[in-house]
Parts: sequence; structure tokens; C-alpha cells
Amino acid sequence: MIDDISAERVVIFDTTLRDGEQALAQSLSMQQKLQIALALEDLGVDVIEAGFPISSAGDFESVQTIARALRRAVPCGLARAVPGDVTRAAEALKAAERFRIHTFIATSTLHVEKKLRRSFDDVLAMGVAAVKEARKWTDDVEFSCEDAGRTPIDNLCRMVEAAIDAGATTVNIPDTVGYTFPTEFGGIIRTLMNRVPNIDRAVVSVHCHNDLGMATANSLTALQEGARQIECCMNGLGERAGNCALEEVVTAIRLRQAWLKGLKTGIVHERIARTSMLVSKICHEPVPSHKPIVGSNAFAHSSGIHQDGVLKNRETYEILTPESVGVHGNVLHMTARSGRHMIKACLEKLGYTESDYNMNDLYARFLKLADKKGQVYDYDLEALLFFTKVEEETPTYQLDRMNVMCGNGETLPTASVRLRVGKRTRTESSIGNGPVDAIYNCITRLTGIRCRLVSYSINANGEGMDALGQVDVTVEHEGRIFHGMGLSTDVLEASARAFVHAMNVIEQAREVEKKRKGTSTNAPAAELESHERRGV
Ligand SMILES: CC(=O)SCCNC(=O)CCNC(=O)[C@H](O)C(C)(C)COP(=O)(O)OP(=O)(O)OC[C@H]1O[C@@H](n2cnc3c(N)ncnc32)[C@H](O)[C@@H]1OP(=O)(O)O
Ligand SMILES: CC(C)C(=O)C(=O)O
Repeated sequence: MIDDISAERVVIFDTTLRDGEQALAQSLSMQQKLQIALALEDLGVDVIEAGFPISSAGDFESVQTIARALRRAVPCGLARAVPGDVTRAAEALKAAERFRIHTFIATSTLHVEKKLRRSFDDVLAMGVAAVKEARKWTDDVEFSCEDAGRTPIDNLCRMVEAAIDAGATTVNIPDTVGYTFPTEFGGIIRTLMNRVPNIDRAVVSVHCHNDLGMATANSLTALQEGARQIECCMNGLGERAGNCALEEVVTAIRLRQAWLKGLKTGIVHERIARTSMLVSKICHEPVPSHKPIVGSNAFAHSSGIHQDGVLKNRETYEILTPESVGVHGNVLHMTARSGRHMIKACLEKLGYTESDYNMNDLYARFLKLADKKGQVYDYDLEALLFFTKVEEETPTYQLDRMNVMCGNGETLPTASVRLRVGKRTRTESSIGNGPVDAIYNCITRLTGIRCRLVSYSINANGEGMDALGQVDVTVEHEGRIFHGMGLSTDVLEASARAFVHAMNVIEQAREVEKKRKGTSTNAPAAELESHERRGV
């Protein structure tokens, strides 16, 4: 039982390690379960259903280990309504100072007749006996009416009343197959609250599956009708389409507290993202990008109208801050759906002011690139900006001539490159691992810019034999990434042009940086002087 028993407190019962594990293709090891259990405790969940002890020796050991390890959260184990299951659960859990036994039996006519092959009265008697057996071990006993969502309401009321009379302190109403609608499920809870005479002696819990995508909605509706425990799994894991997602339900409770008349949980919300990631990694279950709260798109914006809104006031399109759930900031992707406000904001971040570019020209070029590439990155935008500028002014370095010697025999790949730097020309020769490496060695010596080649790609631009070779390079210089692009019918020339382009973008960025710091520079000229002094 939890310490805070105020009427507004919602108990968060996590079943990632039991119902969540039922969804995995391979069961979790004891170490994996323990790691998740400790993370869930740190997250602030109240009850951790650690497994089904009768199921296997391994699960028994996992439940036992977790029961010993937990300090605050209450460990719990599942048991069918048979004495052997209940005893086995108690044996696994008894190492803990306090623990919960969760016993269950199906109550819907379909399950009673077709699966259990008994009468409802027999099932009722089994449920009562199991609760009584569990109470011999602990005063924290939960009883679930499996498939309650499809159970005739009179039978459900009878079963719940009998379980409470037998000593159940929590009665759980599962929508086992995720079949009900929120109003329908809320109606079931309301009826139980009104018709079961001893209902106030137990906490009413719900356990909703997501087969029709309504698990969170059904759980929240149940809270409005008086339920005070939610069973859920991290990342919405769980049998078939999953259970109610912990991160969704607790965030909704916190965010819409007024709507839910002051309900609250003990969750440490800032730990949600990291717990989600841990569960996803250990379970090998990637979180879909569009998953509420913890998906990578939950705080991402790719379209112009939304980006403009968020840049002006992020509440326009974000109902909570990413930081409030432990996500480090929102993400704005530059795509062909982005608008000018987004481009301006990105350039501002890179240190450019409106006087550095003509927005309409730049935006037109941006759209062309975005249509071609899909996503445009900061460094692409900087390269575009520079391209726009080259048409207005001469770039720092221009490829004047180049010769390359290579082959598949004894020949050492050798290149000579002549660069135009202002009014002067300079030449360098170098060998390399291959022709491109030899060319890049020459350019590096000529510009004096030290950088690391991060990526190099070559693509045919156009169709068939007429295609131009387009080379894209990214280089890292002083912790920043720069992009260069070169186009030519000769792929080696395209390679050289791409690298020279990247060097020019670096020079451009250096100028902007110097301007921002209030000092002007003549770096390339100074470097050229030094090359001259070295007799390059
Ligand atoms: C809705 C839920 O998520 S329920 C939890 C589901 N999780 C699991 O099943 C995982 C753990 N399960 C297991 O390890 C095994 O199924 C065990 C150990 C529980 C049982 O294994 P087995 O004895 O080989 O039986 P099996 O799983 O094939 O069949 C289930 C039996 O339990 C009965 N049963 C099912 N639920 C209950 C219940 N709540 N109370 C009593 N009996 C039940 C079935 O009617 C069936 O009985 P039968 O053999 O007389 O026909
Ligand atoms: C055991 C019960 C709670 C269950 O998992 C379900 O009904 O889905």
C-alpha cells in the first residue's frame, strides 16, 4: 500500500515487467528485469508487478531479486486463482518488508465457458478462495476480474463485492482485449461505484489494453468515475497492441489536473524520457517516432506555419515543455515545408544577420535544395548562403587547374593543384592514398586550413552519360561541420571543387565570427604570405 492515501492520489501500478514482457519475443533476464525495476522505482511508480512467479524458476528468481532490491516501491507478483500460484508468488515476494499479491480469474461469459470451462459460481468461489489464501501472506491483495470489459455487469458487481469481502484491498477492472469505448468503460466503473455496497473498502483499479487505441482514454475516464489506480507499461508495451502507456497517462494527469479535479501521482516527470529509453533498449522495442511524450517527433516541428508559431511562442504548438519530461529541447527540421522565419532563425543561430543575405534569393535556393534533399541541415544552409554570395563577390579560393596521375599498377597517386587566391595563383603537388586524397592534400597545404574529412559522397546528377558528377563533402573544422559541393563532368574535378567550396565556407564563417567579435581579418591573405615565406 502506498503512503499517500489522499483522495486525489492516483496509484501508478507498473506492469512493464509482467504484461509488458508478455509482448516480447524473448523473455527478460533477471539482470534486465532488475535494471528496469530500479529505474521504475526512481521514476516514482508506486507498485511494480515484477512477474508471474509460478511461470518459471527464472521468473521466480527475478521477482525475488526485485522484491529484495526495492526500497520504496511495492513489489508485486501475479498468480492465477489457484492455491499453488498464490503460494509461489508469496514465496518469491516474502523477502520484501511489504509486498502485494495480485490474483485474477476471468469473469466474462466467453472466458468462463470456453476457456475455464466452469460455471460462473465456480469461478467466483475460486476468486474468493485465492484472495483468502493471499491474505494469509500479506494485507495488500489485489484481485482482477479478467475480461471485465466484456463481463455482464451483474456478474461483475457480484465478483467485485465477493472479492472485497474476502479481503481484496484493490479490485482491478481490466479491459483485457481493449474492446470498450471511453464512455462505456467509464459507465462500468460508475456502476461499480454506485452498486457495490463495500466498494469504499478497496481501491478501484483499471488495466486497459490498446487494441482499439483507447487504453489511455479509457484509463482517464475511469479516473473521472472514481478509479484511483492505473495499471500501465512504459512506452505502452503489453500483450498484443499494448497496455495504457505510463508516460501518456501520468502526463495527462499532471497537465490536465484542473480537468481531473486535482488528481496527482508520485511520478518524477523529468525522469520519463530516460526511463523510456532504457526500457526500449533493454527490450529491443524501438519507440515509434510519433509516440506521444517519448517519440522523437513529440517535440519536433517540420512545417513553416508551426515553426513560425513555435519561434514566436512555443505554446502555440507545444502543450508541455520537452524539459518537463526530461527531453533536451525541441527540434525544428528544415524541410521544403519550412518558411522564411525558420531560415532566419537558423541563420541567426549560426551568427548571420539579415545584412549578410537576401532572404528571397536564399529562400528560393533553399526550396530547390530541400525538394532535392528532403532535409536541409545548418551546414547546407551555410553553403547555400555562400553560393548566393559567390555570385555577388569573388570567393577566397578558386580552382584554377589540376592534374592527377593514378592507375592500378605501381603508380603513386599524385596530384598538382593550382588555386587562385585573390589576384595571385599558387600551386602545390602531393601524393595520397588515392587521387582524391592527393588532391585534398594539395588544397589543405594551399589554404592552410586544418580540417577532418567527415564524409564524402558522389552521385550522378542528371541522367545517363550526360550526368554530372556531384560530390558532397562534410568536413570538421574547430568543432564545427561545414559542407562543400562540387559539380563537374569529371568526378575528380567535382571532388576538388567540393573541397575548395568547403574551404571557402570555412573562410566565410571565420569572417562572420570575426565581424561579430568586432575584429576584421585578412586570414587567407596572411596565410598566403606564410606560404610565400615558406616558398610554396
Ligand atoms: C490477461 C493476462 O495477461 S493473464 C497472464 C498471462 N500470462 C501468462 O500466461 C504467462 C505465464 N504463464 C505460464 O507460465 C503458464 O501459462 C502457466 C504456468 C501459468 C500455466 O501453464 P500450464 O499449466 O501448462 O497451463 P496452460 O498455460 O497451458 O493453460 C492455462 C490453464 O490455466 C487455467 N487458467 C487460466 N487462467 C486462470 C486463472 N486466472 N485462474 C485459474 N486457472 C486459470 C486455464 O483454464 C488452463 O487450465 P486447464 O489446464 O485446466 O485447461
Ligand atoms: C491479469 C490481468 C490484469 C490482465 O493482464 C488483463 O486482464 O489484461
